[in-house]
Amino acid sequence: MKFGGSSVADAERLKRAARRIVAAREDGNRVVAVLSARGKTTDELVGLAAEMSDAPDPREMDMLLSTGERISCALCAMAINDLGHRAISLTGSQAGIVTDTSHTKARILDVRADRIKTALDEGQIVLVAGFQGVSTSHDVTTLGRGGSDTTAVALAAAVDADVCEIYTDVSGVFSADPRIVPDARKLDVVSFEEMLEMASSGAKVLQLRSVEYARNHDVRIHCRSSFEDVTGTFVVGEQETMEHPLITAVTHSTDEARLSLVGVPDEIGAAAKIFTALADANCNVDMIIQNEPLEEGRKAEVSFTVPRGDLRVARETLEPIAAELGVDSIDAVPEMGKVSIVGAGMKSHPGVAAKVFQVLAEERINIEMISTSPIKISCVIAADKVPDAVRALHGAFELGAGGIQAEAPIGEQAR
Ligand SMILES: Nc1ncnc2c1ncn2[C@@H]1O[C@H](COP(=O)(O)OP(=O)(O)O)[C@@H](O)[C@H]1O
Ligand SMILES: N[C@@H](CC(=O)OP(=O)(O)O)C(=O)O
Repeated sequence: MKFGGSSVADAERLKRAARRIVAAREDGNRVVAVLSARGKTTDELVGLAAEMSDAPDPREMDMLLSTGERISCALCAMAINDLGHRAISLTGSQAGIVTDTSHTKARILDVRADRIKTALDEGQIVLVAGFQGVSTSHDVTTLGRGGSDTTAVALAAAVDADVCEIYTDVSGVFSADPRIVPDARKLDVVSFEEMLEMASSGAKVLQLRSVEYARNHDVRIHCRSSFEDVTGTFVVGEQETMEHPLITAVTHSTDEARLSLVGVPDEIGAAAKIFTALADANCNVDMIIQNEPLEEGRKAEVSFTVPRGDLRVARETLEPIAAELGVDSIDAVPEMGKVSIVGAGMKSHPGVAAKVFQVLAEERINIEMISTSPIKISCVIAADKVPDAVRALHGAFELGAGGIQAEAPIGEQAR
């Protein structure tokens, strides 16, 4: 059972989470619960670091950021003990979560769950601080924003749990962010394939890595409300998903930034140099566009997007490379957004991209970059146009609570 920041934001909510955990135990389950930091705690810790330094040391950042989750777990253990059950809180390190050494974005390498299993065998409820681990160099690491979801899925895999329940402030995964589209529809079941595309394009209800981990280890996720006891959304393997709508969801992100290298010499290896440097700096590059100059000797333009938080590092990384390659200039636009539509059914259905572009044109929204996968179409647009774009696409594809869903099996839609 994983409780997100909004589900443990204050004493009352934390006590509610404690009661929920105890109820699961009293139903005869052995329970491992992963808790996030309370409310906006992690943002506040990031703010404290910014007051100290423009470029905080990543190792020290992890020492700082990992504290929020420890507070939640210790407090929750106290509440559970008062309810007459025995609980033990553990840091990520104590819980055996071993990661690589990539501070602030570490990846889980191994979960040594012996201590958790022993505590469960002793009848205890185990509370694990989310979003953190210990590196192979014995330092505290964090797993990237939203990383408690990944902690939960990794522990579910390690203890061979029946299900990984992700408790949050909405009642499941919706056809769009319900905060932007009030008539968004709750989805009963989503395949890993679709959820991966949704998470990677901004549906922060589940962290991308948690979905990758769940797919790789075949962990069943049940994403549900921490405030009401109703069934939420199951994220499961393709074979368990019954319906294959043409479009499943509209997703968005407003924290993109675009970098353009203007005047890149048209020579073999230029792109490799640029993107290897960005990879070494751990910058998460999303969309990439490069045009091939039509005439001999002309220069190319390479544009790509990164999360806004990676912009400074990306720019600093590229400056020496650009000088070395003889690039004319680097242009940065920090306020970009992205809107995407996701649906396994679009694989075999022509005209979806055309409809997306038409809808955005009717809204007078300029598309700056486009990328596609077999089941996703993404458009980079101005960040302030994102809510209008999401609502327009959600309406045009009739995804709302009363909407029409095409339910032909994959591969059998009209071509
Ligand atoms: N397609 C979607 N379905 C459900 N929630 C979404 C979707 N897209 C974005 N969200 C947002 O994700 C939020 C939950 O994620 P998050 O704030 O990280 O929760 P937690 O603190 O529980 O981890 C919701 O409040 C909702 O606004
Ligand atoms: N507290 C961390 C980790 C996390 O997973 O949080 P949440 O479950 O509230 O998204 C963050 O804010 O990124």
